Amino acid sequence: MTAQLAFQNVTLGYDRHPAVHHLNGEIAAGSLLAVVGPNGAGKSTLFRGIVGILKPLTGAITLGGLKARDIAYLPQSVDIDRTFPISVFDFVGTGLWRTTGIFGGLGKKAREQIGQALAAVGLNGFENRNIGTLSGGQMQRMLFARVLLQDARVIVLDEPFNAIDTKTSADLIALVRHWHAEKRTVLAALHDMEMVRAHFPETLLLARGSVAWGPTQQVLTADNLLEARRMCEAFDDGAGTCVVDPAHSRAA
Ligand SMILES: Nc1ncnc2c1ncn2[C@@H]1O[C@H](COP(=O)(O)OP(=O)(O)OP(=O)(O)O)[C@@H](O)[C@H]1O
Repeated sequence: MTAQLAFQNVTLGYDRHPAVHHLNGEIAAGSLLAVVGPNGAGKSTLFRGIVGILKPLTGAITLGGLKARDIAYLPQSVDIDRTFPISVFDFVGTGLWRTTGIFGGLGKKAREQIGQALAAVGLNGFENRNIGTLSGGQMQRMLFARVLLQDARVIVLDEPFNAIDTKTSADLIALVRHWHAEKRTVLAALHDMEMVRAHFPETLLLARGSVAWGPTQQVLTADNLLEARRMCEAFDDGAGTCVVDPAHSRAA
């Protein structure tokens, strides 16, 4: 197995209060992995660590030769400032920053690529709309269009199917499966266990630490889900600070 992502005793947190504890394990290149767990289990925190927004308090995350900026990241839509005055076209175009640069203009090819990405998610005709005018489902489609443009080997999706209708979910899960077929590594934080069982071969069940990690059917047992709930309820958010070892503390 070639590891695309590896966690070595990773603890992540805020203001030095740990939120994800002592995670060890590897994600093989080409995996399609669901990350599940109760509210507050640490799924978003783990993703922020993977994409380099949060630096581990202890331990290390290695990215199999990639840099954090090479990962395509779809944040929870609540983390997007919808009041920011930007059009759908320009927002999706930020997916090309790695190639165009932040201040680079968008050439003909880039504009065509943006148009194709918008068409692929069913947002033809939305180019000039301000992002603040989109419905929840249209917003998710737009975020997927940006991920499409990034053309990344690793894709991290934080609750990509929350509060969207069945048709939008089906369209977007088809894109996820397409990325998997292209042998990209895809991680998604999800709450819908039926969707996880139907589409995700592997699952990490998180409750501040790993409760179970492996083939989905073996992970999503009633006992494991109960244990995850118990662990989250028992967790003390004011828990003591982890000892920081600067030599081992880095997001690769
Ligand atoms: N920016 C922050 N500052 C301080 N604490 C935070 C911050 N973000 C998250 N936390 C805390 O870290 C813990 C894990 O939160 P996180 O958002 O990672 O969980 P989650 O599994 O993604 O939850 P949900 O399913 O509700 O989205 C929670 O106790 C949360 O309050």
